[in-house]
Amino acid sequence: MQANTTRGFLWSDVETRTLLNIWGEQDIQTALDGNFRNSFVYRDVSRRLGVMGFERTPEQCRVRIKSLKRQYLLAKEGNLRNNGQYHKICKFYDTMEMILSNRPALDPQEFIDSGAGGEEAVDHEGLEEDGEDAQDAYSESTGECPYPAETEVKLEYPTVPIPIPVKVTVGNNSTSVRPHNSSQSASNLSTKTPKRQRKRRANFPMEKLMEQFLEQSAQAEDNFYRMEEQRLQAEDRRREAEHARELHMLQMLGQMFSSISSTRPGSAATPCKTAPPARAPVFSSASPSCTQGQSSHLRRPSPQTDCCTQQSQLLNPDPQALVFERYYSLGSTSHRGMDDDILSLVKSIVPPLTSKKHKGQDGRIGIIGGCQDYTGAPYFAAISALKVGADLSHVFCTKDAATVIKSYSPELIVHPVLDSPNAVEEIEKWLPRLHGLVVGPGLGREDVLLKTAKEVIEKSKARDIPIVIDADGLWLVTQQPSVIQGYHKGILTPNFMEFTRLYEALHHEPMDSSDHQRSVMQLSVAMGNLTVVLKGEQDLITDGTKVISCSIEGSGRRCGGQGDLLSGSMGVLAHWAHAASAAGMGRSLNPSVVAAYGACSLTRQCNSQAYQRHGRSTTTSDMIQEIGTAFKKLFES
Ligand SMILES: NC(=O)C1=CN([C@@H]2O[C@H](COP(=O)(O)OP(=O)(O)OC[C@H]3O[C@@H](n4cnc5c(N)ncnc54)[C@H](O)[C@@H]3O)[C@@H](O)[C@H]2O)[C@@H](O)CC1
Ligand SMILES: Nc1ncnc2c1ncn2[C@@H]1O[C@H](COP(=O)(O)OP(=O)(O)OP(=O)(O)O)[C@@H](O)[C@H]1O
Repeated sequence: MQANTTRGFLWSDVETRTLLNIWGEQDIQTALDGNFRNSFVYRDVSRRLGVMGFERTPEQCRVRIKSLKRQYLLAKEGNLRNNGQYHKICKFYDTMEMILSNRPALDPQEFIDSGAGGEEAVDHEGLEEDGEDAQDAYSESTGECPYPAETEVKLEYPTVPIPIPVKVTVGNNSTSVRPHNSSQSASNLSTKTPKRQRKRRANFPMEKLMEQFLEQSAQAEDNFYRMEEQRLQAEDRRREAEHARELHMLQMLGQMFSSISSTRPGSAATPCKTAPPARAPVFSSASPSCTQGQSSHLRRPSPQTDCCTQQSQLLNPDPQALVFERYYSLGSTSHRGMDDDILSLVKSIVPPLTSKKHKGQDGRIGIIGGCQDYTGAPYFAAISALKVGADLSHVFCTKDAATVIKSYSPELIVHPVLDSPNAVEEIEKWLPRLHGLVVGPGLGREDVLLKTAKEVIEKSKARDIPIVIDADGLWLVTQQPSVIQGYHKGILTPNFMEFTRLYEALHHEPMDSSDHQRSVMQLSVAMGNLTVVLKGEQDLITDGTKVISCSIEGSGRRCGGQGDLLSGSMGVLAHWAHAASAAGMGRSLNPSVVAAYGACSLTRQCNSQAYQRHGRSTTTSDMIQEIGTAFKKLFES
């Protein structure tokens, strides 16, 4: 039973009956009889009530009893017993009658007029009587409660109409006018007690005011808590945003630190396990999920995870994940902000250079392409992969293309196997050592070569190797989309012509060339959410969920082979991105999308830089010369 702190307010029937039982007990009545100071008696009543489970103060008990006595006397005085109306005035009439009939007679007039309870005089030390009349009458009106106090209480008023004064203001004078029916009602109650009528008229607005006051207090309290909650939520949001911003800044600092340390002679020789990480002290605590030991549970720990395990020791994955998520939450961010965000993701996948690594750990990339007609394309792709940061670059080409390609560059490992009878077996031997595959540059469209390419793709998929498909590889996909459909580590890089062919082959209808974004999204979805890069004035990248545009400034120069630079560098970045993802970084973003964006921005930057030097005479070889500085500018600054 809850304590009721309002004097005489909302007494339940059960509570009132319990009070009357206690109050009616012989010792209580005897103690009250003739005692001027009764506060100690009501203290006892209150205590006994408490034992019965009702928490009321002595003052509340006294006021309630006084109120009940008034009701009783009113009913008795109005001689309502004979017509059965007495219960409406005094619900506990019978109990009161039983108790009071054993006591000396009360003087009703004295009780009503004085507001003090006859034989129960007030102890002026403990229980103040000042202003009590109005509140007692209030209790009198509201005290009858048909339900236990825990349930919602419906206030019951005596059915006797109570006159309601209406305030009329005329000029500066205000007078109270009694409504017509009110005056009639008043005469029903008693013609002998004008003073009491005056009191009742005064009590009704008081009661209303009290109700209004309580309602308003409750509302004000509600509002206060609601506002407080909103304030706390806003504070939380602000703190989270601040935290994310700080992490972002720290990450950028880490990248800067890393690039500084990697350019300083000797600084790259920081031992991974014993010295602070090369990236930055801010990421010094490697996540348990990214430790060397735990990387063994990854699906294909070797060779794919060679660089990821290094990274996982150096990067705490959580800040990365935060940044990835943040990028996706940026619906209305400016283009520049979006570019910055995704560039920072690309930065985060670039493995640090340390003296602890052995050759091959940062990537061994294979190019499937190169035939009699096209020797430049596989070369561009393979050399770009090397210059971006792969440790080894293999070219699997036809026999007659091999010597030519070798002559372009001693850095490349060239396998003249593509047109041999056991081409697939020859290439398959190398697959366990490869981290990424680029299929198509200079491949040509001969059926036998396309068949070999198809089987190599199948075998690479089984090994979970990231595969970039470009140029004639896309011709193959156009004939047989299922070769790569739904492979989550697959990326298609069509130019507009290649895209159109592919789109129409899949959708069996002409492409709507007015909405490239829609078309590229549709193609990605049709290919099982494969990452698709539609190259052009803006490179559009999607995995079927969202289209990201890369429009870093290039130049107006469109020389052949730029797409090969793009696909070769994408092969390396795809490996890094998936390795980072497997190590727990950037789990919420498709690593292929990150890699694609990285490669597009790099190609465009190379184009821009080469054009600044060579203008109209810019060639892809000139662009390849720019890879080192462009990479540094974009991803290591
Ligand atoms: N030096 C080399 O050895 C090079 C060889 N390449 C290889 O050549 C083979 C054929 O590639 P292609 O790109 O020529 O064949 P495609 O069949 O893809 O292109 C056909 C034609 O489409 C045109 N085209 C491209 N983009 C266009 C656009 N947005 N709007 C309108 N027309 C557009 C081009 O002019 C091209 O001649 C591939 O194996 C490729 O790798 C190219 O990579 C270029 C360099
Ligand atoms: N109009 C353009 N403006 C700026 N950059 C462009 C434009 N078109 C293409 N590029 C850049 O050149 C890159 C290669 O695209 P391109 O259309 O030349 O590919 P491709 O035709 O397959 O090349 P390749 O000659 O190697 O076969 C794209 O990723 C893009 O960054």
